[in-house]
Amino acid sequence: MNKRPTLSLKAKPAPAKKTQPGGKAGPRPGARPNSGTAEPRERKPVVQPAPLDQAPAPAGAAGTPWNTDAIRRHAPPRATGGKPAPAASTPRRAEPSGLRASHHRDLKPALQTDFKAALKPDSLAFALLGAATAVVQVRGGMALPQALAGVFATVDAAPQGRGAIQDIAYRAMRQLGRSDALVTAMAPKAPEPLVAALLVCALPLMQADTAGAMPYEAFTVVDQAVTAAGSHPDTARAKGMVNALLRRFLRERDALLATAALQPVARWNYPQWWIDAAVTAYPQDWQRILAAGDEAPPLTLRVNPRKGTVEDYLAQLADAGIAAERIGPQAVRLARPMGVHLIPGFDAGLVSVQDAGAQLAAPLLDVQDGMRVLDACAAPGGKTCHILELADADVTALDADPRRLARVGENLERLQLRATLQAAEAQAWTDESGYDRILADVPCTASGIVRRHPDIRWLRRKGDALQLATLSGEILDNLWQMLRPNGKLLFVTCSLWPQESEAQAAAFAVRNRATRLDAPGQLLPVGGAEQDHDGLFYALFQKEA
Ligand SMILES: C[S@@+](CC[C@H](N)C(=O)[O-])C[C@H]1O[C@@H](n2cnc3c(N)ncnc32)[C@H](O)[C@@H]1O
Repeated sequence: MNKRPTLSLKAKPAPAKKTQPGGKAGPRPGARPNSGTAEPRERKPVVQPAPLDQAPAPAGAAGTPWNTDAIRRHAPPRATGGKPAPAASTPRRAEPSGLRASHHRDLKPALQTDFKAALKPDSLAFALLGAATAVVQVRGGMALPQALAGVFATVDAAPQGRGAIQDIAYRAMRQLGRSDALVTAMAPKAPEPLVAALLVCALPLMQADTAGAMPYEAFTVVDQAVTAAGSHPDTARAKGMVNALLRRFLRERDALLATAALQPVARWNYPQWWIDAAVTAYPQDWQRILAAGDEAPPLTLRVNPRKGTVEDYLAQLADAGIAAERIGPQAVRLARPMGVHLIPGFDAGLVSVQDAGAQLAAPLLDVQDGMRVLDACAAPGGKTCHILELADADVTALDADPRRLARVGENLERLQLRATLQAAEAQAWTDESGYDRILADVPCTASGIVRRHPDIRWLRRKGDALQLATLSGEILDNLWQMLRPNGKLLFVTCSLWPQESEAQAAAFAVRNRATRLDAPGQLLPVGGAEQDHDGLFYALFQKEA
């Protein structure tokens, strides 16, 4: 007989939740998911910093209720990352990553609600169950940040516990292809969704990370995964199976991993269509690109020249005992990620969190004092703020999502900068006065920033790039009408797919007879000592005088 945990119908007081206008949770279609956010580095679970686009989850009250009802009610986003609203209102299913036929099942999250799991909030079992709950939501089509927000809204966990949940969930996304293949190889039949999620959260913790370190002692992971399974009505019956499967993995690890690695999805941890698209677009570099996307991202800062020099800031970090190095004109990479409010000078506007590649945009736009500038897809405002750090310009920051636009306001305020905020769709917005400079950081698949958002690869579909390219083409054509003679327009994506980037730029130039100026073009994602940036695309155009 299955022993059910304590049932409780008492709802936890609702904490502040981020929702879309209209009550939807998750990013607006076309939003780059939490662009510029830092994510806990591998190894030790740490608290996720919440820069620019991500506020820390509210701390809960005392106790450890685990009420999954609110998670179930947490509506999935219309799409993640940069996707226009799909026709159907149903959530997308995350890509099954190479499951054999007998292991396919409807991945619709179906979690038992209203009960208290008797788990200590600082235990690994608690973190595993929280992460697994988020993974089930991602399988159901929800972006991971929103899934985690749903979990954090329903559990009472200290920052350390939330950091651990987040760390485990991000690892699970990075290794989902391999973990699914391992579960498929070892499980006699497809496990229930939450059981499968628990397994794909536990398995990465039993393998050395990219730096060669074991995150946890393997037997501890087995023990805690079994405890987590036993604590939840949806998994309690599978406790023995979880135990047997994880122990078998320990015994046969090398052979199982070697067999799994024969499947591309398990070897690279991307859906097959994504691997195929990378091979087609980058026949020489696809392996390097895919591997870069599986790395944990660095926490890179942009030093605000209005507040000090990079040299001074590095000295300030050294005084605080924080290891860091300069990796760009204004870019400083921290050796270890940390919560943004712990970063020296962050709250006072000395620095912002921004990838080194994204820091190229504002200088490329070549804004001079007094110019009229339109940042047409501005939220959360990383590039808007950078432009204003470099010049006293008259900037309009426009975004279709009013809630995301509010983040631009918050960032301007922290940096003591001013811009006009405009909620509007860039493909329809008009301003007859015109602009000297226009930044079009258009909605895209975000395929170049998967190291920061490892869930994206499992949520996207093959046709997304083309669909988004249609929207961004309309945006570019409309913006071009507002560019003054001699003015410059910078087209940016965080995509790797040529349909959204180079092909779009080339077609735009022909359509509008735009002169193309020097710009980096496609930057492939890279992480290392010399260079470290996301995958981005830059094309710069000038209008005839
Ligand atoms: C790639 S993000 C922009 C990141 C931003 N430039 C930064 O550096 O922080 C794309 C933005 O486009 C917005 N967006 C999506 N569709 C849009 C549209 N039709 N018009 C204007 N903005 C749109 C999204 O809400 C999202 O904030």
